Amino acid sequence: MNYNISILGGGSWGTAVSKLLSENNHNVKIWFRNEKKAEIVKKTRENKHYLPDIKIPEEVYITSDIKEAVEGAEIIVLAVPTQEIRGLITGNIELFKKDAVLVNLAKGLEKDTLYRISQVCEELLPENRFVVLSGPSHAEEVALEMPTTVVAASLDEEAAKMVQDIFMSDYFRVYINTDIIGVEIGGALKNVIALAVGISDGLGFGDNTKAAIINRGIHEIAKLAEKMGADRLTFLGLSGIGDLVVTCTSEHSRNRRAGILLGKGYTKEEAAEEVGMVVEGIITTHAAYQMAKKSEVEMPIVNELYAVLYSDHKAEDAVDRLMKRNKKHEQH
Ligand SMILES: NC(=O)c1ccc[n+]([C@@H]2O[C@H](COP(=O)([O-])OP(=O)(O)OC[C@H]3O[C@@H](n4cnc5c(N)ncnc54)[C@H](O)[C@@H]3O)[C@@H](O)[C@H]2O)c1
Ligand SMILES: O=P(O)(O)OC[C@H](O)CO
Repeated sequence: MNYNISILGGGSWGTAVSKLLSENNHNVKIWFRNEKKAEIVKKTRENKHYLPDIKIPEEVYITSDIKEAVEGAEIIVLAVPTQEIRGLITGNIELFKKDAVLVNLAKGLEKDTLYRISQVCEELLPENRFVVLSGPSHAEEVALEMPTTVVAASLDEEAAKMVQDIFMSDYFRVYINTDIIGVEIGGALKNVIALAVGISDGLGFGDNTKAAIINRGIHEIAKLAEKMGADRLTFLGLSGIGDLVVTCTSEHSRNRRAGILLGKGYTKEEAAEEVGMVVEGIITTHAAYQMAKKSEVEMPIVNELYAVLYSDHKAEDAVDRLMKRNKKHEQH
């Protein structure tokens, strides 16, 4: 079945997804907020800054008019950074028809409310069905049609199955899950741990340290998420350890790259500027730190990263403090 799909956000992931969905024979419109940018991409069929050297199919309709983009959409894909979603929806609330299914691609937690994106959407658009698409999926590789696996999660299993059908292709395999809390927390917090891994790389540490942060990182994420009601098994899946591994090891990861710069002494503002695309982990570290405090979950890596990013602590000292913590049982 072919659907009318509107993608809101013309960054690297929105662009790669527009190509995938168009090749799956859906009617795809992609919205860029910047008119000039939209015109250039329309003319060149390339999003040079965010996804260079990838041809956007002629069938993808490019517009900077959000009303035109959303008109008739059965599926609305949210492809802007986490902190922009509330403003984007509230500023255009009358355009979101109740029967459109929302598919969120963003991975993060809202800074002030500590909400997951499903909670933001539930508050603003309570009647729309909501699905999150998450998992190890760098835009650069999806655009090159490299085999990729993700998970579509929703409380509404039928909606998750619909998104599975819409996105699935020869190179893009989609699983479903109903543990939306686990999938959203995994996707958001892997960016925080990837920053920590990047810092370790930037400080010159090796693979042992990387594996340690990945492993103790998933332990922290799962502990927090379980307290919020998630299923621990989700963290063995694509949105858990799967996405954590890819983000902590990939040359494409913006979060890992920003971490490397932090490890080399850049400030978080300088690192984000240098990466030039959204580094979700920076703000999500703030939210995760608050969430851990509120839920009384011990998250040592998150705490140390928070101190480096928001209290000007030195990264070297953070590593030292982590290594010299009290002895403990591995599973606690
Ligand atoms: N890039 C990937 O490989 C990838 C993969 C999976 C998930 N994600 C997630 O998808 C989300 C988007 O990431 P991205 O990689 O496309 O980011 P990006 O930095 O490449 O692009 C973000 C885009 O959003 C636009 N934008 C920002 N604020 C906006 C607003 N208020 N209104 C309209 N447009 C706005 C920017 O102009 C830009 O085009 C992030 O949460 C990211 O974690 C990214
Ligand atoms: O480049 P990153 O660090 O934002 O990660 C992108 C995707 O979330 C990887 O699955």
